[in-house]
Amino acid sequence: MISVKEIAKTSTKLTIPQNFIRLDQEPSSTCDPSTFPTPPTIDMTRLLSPKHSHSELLNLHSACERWGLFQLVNHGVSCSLLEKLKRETEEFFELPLEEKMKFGMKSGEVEGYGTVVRSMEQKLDWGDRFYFINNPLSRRKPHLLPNLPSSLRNVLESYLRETKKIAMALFRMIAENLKIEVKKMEELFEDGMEAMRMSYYPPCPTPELVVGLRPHSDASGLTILNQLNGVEGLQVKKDGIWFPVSFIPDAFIVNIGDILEIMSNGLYSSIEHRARVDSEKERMSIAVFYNPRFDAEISPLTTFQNPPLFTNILMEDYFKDFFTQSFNGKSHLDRMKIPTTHQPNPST
Ligand SMILES: O=C(O)CCC(=O)C(=O)O
Ligand SMILES: [Fe+2]
Repeated sequence: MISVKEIAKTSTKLTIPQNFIRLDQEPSSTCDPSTFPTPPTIDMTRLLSPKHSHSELLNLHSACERWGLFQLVNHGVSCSLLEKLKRETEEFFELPLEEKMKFGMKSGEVEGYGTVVRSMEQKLDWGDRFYFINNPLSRRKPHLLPNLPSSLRNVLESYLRETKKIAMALFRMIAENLKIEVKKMEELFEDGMEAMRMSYYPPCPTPELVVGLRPHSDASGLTILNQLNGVEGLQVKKDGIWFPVSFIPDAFIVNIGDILEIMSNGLYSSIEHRARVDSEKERMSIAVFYNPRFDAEISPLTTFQNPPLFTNILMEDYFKDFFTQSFNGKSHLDRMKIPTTHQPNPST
C-alpha cells in the first residue's frame, strides 16, 4: 500500500523516490499567463431560465464542441454543503494511515483507497485517492461508502444527490443540442453507473519533477469536478499545449468524457487533462463520473452527417477494458475508433 501523504512527510528535494520522477511529462506553456486561453463559463440559472436558456444552450453547445470542458457557475449546490464536504474530506485524508487502510484497495480491484499498482517499475502519481462506485446500488462495495464515518458518508450522499440532478439536467440539454431524444438520454443515464474519485495531492518539494494525476481524458459521459480547497493544479491540453485552468470560487469544472465523444460521433470531444502539484500547499479534489447503465450499448447516436467513427460496445465491457489499461492520454478512446479505410480517389 502506497501513501504519498506519508512519503511526502519525509521527502526532500533529493529524496523523492525514483518511481515518482516523471521526466517524460510534457512541459506547461511558458507564454505570458495573460494570453492563456480561458475555458468557457456556463451559468446553470441561465440554462434553466425560460428567458435565457436559448442563448445559454448555444454557449453550452459551443463549449462542448470547442473545449470539452467548462466552468459551471450558479449550479445551486449550497455553500454550507460544499463547506461541510471540504471539511469532512480533509478529515478523512487526515486520518491515521491504519484507519484509511480499512478502505484500502484490495489486490486485483480498482475501488478503494490507494493506487492500482501493476508492476514494481510502474511510474506513480504524486497523490492519494479513494475511488468507489456509487450506483447502481448492487455494485456498491459494502466496505467502502457504507462503511465511511457517518458524517462523511452523509455529506457525500447529499453531495451526490445534488450533482446527479445537475448532471441529468446537463444530459437533457446536451441531448437537445445534439438532437438526440431526451428520453433516450434519460434511459441511458438516469440509473447509470456513477463513480467518485476523491484525490489528495500533498505538497512536493520538486513539483516540476512529479505529476499529481497523469494526463488522461475521463472515460465518462460527463464528469463534475470540485476543486475542494481552491488550490490550483488542473491543466488541460488545448491545441497541443498544456495550460493551467484558473480556479473560480464556487464553480464546478464539467468535463465531456469519452462516452459523450462517442455518442456525439466526435462532434464533442473529451479534453486531455492532468493535475500538477504545489510546492507548499496540499490540494484536494472530488470528481464524480456519470456513465450509462452497465447494460447499455455505447454507440454514436448522431450519425446524420458522417458515418459512425466508433464501434459499439457494452458499457460493462467498456468499463472492464478501461481498467485493464493504465491511464494514458486518450489511448482508451482511440481503441474504439473504426479504422478509416483509404478509398482510392476516383479523380486520380
Ligand atoms: O484533481 C484534479 O484536478 C483532476 C482530477 C481528475 O481529472 C480525475 O479524477 O479524473
Ligand atoms: Fe479526470
